[in-house]
Amino acid sequence: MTLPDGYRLRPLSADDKRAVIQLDLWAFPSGVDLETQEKLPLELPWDRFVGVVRDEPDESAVPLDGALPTTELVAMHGSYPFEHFNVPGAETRVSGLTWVGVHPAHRRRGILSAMIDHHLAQCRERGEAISALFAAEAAIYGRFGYGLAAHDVRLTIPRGAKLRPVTGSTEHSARLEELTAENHLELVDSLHREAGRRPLGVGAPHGALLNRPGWATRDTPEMRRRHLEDLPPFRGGKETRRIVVVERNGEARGYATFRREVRWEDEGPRGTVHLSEIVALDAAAAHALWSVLLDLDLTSEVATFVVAPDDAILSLLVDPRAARTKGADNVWVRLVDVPSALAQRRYAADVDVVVRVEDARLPENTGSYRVRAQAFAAPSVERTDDAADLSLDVRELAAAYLGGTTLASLALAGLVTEHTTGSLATASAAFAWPVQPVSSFIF
Ligand SMILES: CC(=O)SCCNC(=O)CCNC(=O)[C@H](O)C(C)(C)COP(=O)(O)OP(=O)(O)OC[C@H]1O[C@@H](n2cnc3c(N)ncnc32)[C@H](O)[C@@H]1OP(=O)(O)O
Repeated sequence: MTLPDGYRLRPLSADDKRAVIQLDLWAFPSGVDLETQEKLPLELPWDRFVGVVRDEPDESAVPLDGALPTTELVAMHGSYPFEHFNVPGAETRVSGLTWVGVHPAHRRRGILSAMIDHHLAQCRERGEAISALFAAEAAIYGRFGYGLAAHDVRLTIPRGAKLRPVTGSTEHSARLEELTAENHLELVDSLHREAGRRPLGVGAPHGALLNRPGWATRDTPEMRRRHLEDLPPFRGGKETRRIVVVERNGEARGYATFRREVRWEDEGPRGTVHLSEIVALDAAAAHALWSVLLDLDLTSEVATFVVAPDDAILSLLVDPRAARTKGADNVWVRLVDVPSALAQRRYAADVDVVVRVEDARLPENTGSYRVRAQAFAAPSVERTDDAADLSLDVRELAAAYLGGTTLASLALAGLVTEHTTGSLATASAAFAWPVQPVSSFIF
């Protein structure tokens, strides 16, 4: 789709920083003012930002004719250059769509639709077969072929909740420190990457990673630094950010970043430990971290940010009902180049299936593909004229792509059609993945 009349795309540069932040504050209302936001470094390189501008006659110019028009930035989008994004069994390059905003005075006239088409074209040019995003509002992106590929849970767990024992957990020591980029950037980055690649500490057959799909990694120095930034206006009245690091035999095995907030009530102090990110390399480290978090003085509960639906804590709680659980949509995925994306992941069971895909927005993807693979080995994916075993829209294929939403669950909603008996069962098992997808941070 092209932009409506009067609007045009324009690359953005460092000179546009103030206009970009100003527009962002129109799109996403915030209590933190323009001047403060402007001081923060942006975590995206400028060549990953695209603006939409509108040229207007300069009404204040005298005489009017011959005056240069004024140009206003009215919309923008950007994308993270993820180099090591986890897909089932492998890592790949993914474009992380972000900073999408249209000024309220220019909305609902097709600007977002045109920006999405531009973004998808850019992905193709850059050889990024997959686009991923977090949706500000969950109803926006399905129409563009994005499928809901990962869910997360947000837990509130009472202080002192009992945990089932894990061998080796008591062999950890814990360091509690103020979180700073100087002291923790490398530790956080290396543990975060390793936990995404090998959350269970083991691999899969055929050299596949038994990884956590959807796990976005902070692949540029700016992203790593921005993640640890802790400016007072963004604290929302809570304390500075802290980190607990658990070590075994002198080696860091996990960390959790958090802030405490204490309310002094008539009954006494009632504090909340607001968890930002918890990362552990094995069950013993997870147990050691939770043992610290669930026993901090003056607090009465731990509230997580996003954790995976199969996070260790859900199996460790002696009384799982003690945790209040809310579910939310996590990563949305768009397959920009269907055969390339299907070939970049691994499959959890032997499979030989012809899948018919419809893609109204990117018609070059429409067609039938034979996906053939041995469990966990590299697959072969070919376009074919053979009769389809299954058919579905590209949005549904994207929802199943990270292995967290089964093809069978989509078929329950009438979104996948089986043409060959048995193909739904085998394809559903193959497209699923042993570890649930999630991104530990919102991008
Ligand atoms: C990955 C991210 O960055 S997520 C952040 C997205 N940004 C925001 O939420 C900030 C505030 N909102 C905005 O900036 C804008 O309203 C946007 C970006 C959501 C939409 O931009 P617009 O230019 O108004 O969208 P556009 O006119 O192209 O609409 C395209 C379609 O999406 C629909 N749509 C747009 N916004 C929404 C929404 N919030 N919820 C549901 N549907 C929506 C429109 O109705 C339209 O539907 P149609 O094709 O059936 O007619």
